[in-house]
Amino acid sequence: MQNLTKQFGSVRAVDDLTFDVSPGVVTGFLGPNGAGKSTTMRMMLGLDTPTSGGVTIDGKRYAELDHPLRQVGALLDARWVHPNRSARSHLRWMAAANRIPTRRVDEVLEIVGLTSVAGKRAGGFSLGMSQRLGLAGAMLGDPHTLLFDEPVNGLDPEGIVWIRSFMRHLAAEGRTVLVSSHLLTEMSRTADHLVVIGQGKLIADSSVEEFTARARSSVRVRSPRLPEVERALGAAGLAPTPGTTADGRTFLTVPDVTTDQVGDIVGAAGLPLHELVGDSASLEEVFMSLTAQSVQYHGGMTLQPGGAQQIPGADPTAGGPR
Ligand SMILES: Nc1ncnc2c1ncn2[C@@H]1O[C@H](COP(=O)(O)OP(=O)(O)OP(=O)(O)O)[C@@H](O)[C@H]1O
Repeated sequence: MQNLTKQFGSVRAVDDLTFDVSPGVVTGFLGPNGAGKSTTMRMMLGLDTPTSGGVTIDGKRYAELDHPLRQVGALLDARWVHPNRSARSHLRWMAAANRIPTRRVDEVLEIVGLTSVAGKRAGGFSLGMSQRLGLAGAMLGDPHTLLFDEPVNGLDPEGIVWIRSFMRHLAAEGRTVLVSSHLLTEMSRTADHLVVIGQGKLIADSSVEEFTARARSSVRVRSPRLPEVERALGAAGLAPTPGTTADGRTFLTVPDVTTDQVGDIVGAAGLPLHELVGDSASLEEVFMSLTAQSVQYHGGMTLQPGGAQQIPGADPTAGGPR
């Protein structure tokens, strides 16, 4: 993706985005609602025309691909299937339109676990089944590149776990997998790499570890030797604060630190740990904070709800366009 920009009237939905998506890993495409993720994906698929810049897949624009469905599979909106068609006839129709052998239909039904309901009307499918059918369609041409727009939205926990492992499996096969979401915690469980956008602009392009390490938020520590742990953390320049749980157990809250750092310090002091918890909500906070800063960066626009606080060390321009 090179300097990709899309203007809708006065709205700059995508603003000079440059990033690469690598094969063999799941890349999470993260941004709050309205950040421009769907528009970017639509431009990747030639469904929207960039105002400037462009996207290439294996060196070619989508429109130039010889067999698009065999090179790129996409799940944008799972509900576009004709409701009276069966899953199998919908896929057969797609296969025929793209000159893909009919036998591939039964293969993809098997891959997504829909074989037993292949003859049923797609209109009666649950959201989870519709998502699987959409994935079957995306897999029909056995493409090397896969784009999924918010694939876990509205799914039950079982469906979410299934989609996550499916995407990871595709990446492990060496495919290029780009998946969008507005939830950082969800993405941090699924993706290896993150591309984060806010107001159409690139905010971060980094590994999940690098990005979540920015969440220098508080860590909660319990230990049977808490006063010594408190001293060790204080000696390391941290500022632990003691607290007591509702059931009377004492703990320390350590701000501006990661669980890795606290674990290392306590371990180096030879002290036992009974609990070491990073506040996972802080991941969303760092994300909201970063995207809010991108909004501020544009000047005069509304801040994202709950995202106004500054996270130490979070530089909104870090990891910018390469
Ligand atoms: N066809 C269109 N015409 C005008 N404005 C549009 C159009 N499509 C998207 N936009 C605007 O572009 C911006 C980005 O929208 P987009 O759907 O790409 O964001 P998103 O990150 O995918 O968010 P969501 O998850 O809510 O769909 C929004 O301000 C949206 O209102």
